Amino acid sequence: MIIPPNDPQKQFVLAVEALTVSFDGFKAVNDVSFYVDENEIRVIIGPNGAGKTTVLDLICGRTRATSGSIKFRDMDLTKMSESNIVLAGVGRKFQNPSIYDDLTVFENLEISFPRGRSVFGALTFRRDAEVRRRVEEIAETIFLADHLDERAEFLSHGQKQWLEIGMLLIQDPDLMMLDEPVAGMSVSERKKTAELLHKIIKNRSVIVIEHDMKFVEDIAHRVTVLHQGKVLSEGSMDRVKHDPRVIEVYLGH
Ligand SMILES: Nc1ncnc2c1ncn2[C@@H]1O[C@H](COP(=O)(O)OP(=O)(O)OP(=O)(O)O)[C@@H](O)[C@H]1O
Repeated sequence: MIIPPNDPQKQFVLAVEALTVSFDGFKAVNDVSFYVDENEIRVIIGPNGAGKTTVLDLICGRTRATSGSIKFRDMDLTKMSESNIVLAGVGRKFQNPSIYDDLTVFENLEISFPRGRSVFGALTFRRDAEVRRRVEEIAETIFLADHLDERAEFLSHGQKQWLEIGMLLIQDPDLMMLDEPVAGMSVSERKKTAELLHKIIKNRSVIVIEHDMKFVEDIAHRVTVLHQGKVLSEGSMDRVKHDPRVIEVYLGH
């Protein structure tokens, strides 16, 4: 069941309505609607092939919708290019970290800073100081303050995932989307990642795709369950995990 907005005037960060995409007649996403609030962590769960990744692909403009709308504040993302969607404030982290192994943690964050390398000659000094301050602030947030000079290739798998989250954070997106951020992480890294998400939510909204139900319980404000391209259930984790339809197609397996 989709929770429709009670107040039609209410402004959501993201309003996805009747979103559909067909690949050669196969509807991978079929009439999906959901609404994400300010400062909300929304988790999308569902069996393999349910359409979760495709929904994120549609939001970030990598895949074009066949029909439906995706409103991000007052912009319709279905009409925008992938790069303009990023500029509008939507950041996406893919499943595999795409960091630069031969650069240090500092450099990875630095190159992700918008206009990180100054072209304004005389202003360079000030700009550099600002970049350094921001890089250090983000490194602290992602538990890598003591690793700034370490080459990224020597980080643990979990630290690489955090670095990539940091590379998104430094761009200060209003909506951040993470695809299975704790896959392959140790239990303690998962706990810290949950902590990290609760920290960064203060200024933004986050959509996470995840299969680890313990982690979902730790982070989700609301959960949307997809099944065969459709919304099967939606609500708090507690409500969703007791929904017999969700148990039948997903959680019971
Ligand atoms: N570009 C494409 N062309 C054709 N079919 C596609 C394309 N992208 C996705 N699909 C199909 O759409 C369906 C949904 O895929 P999607 O990757 O979104 O599922 P998912 O819920 O993310 O699954 P998983 O948990 O395994 O990552 C699958 O059947 C997939 O094969």
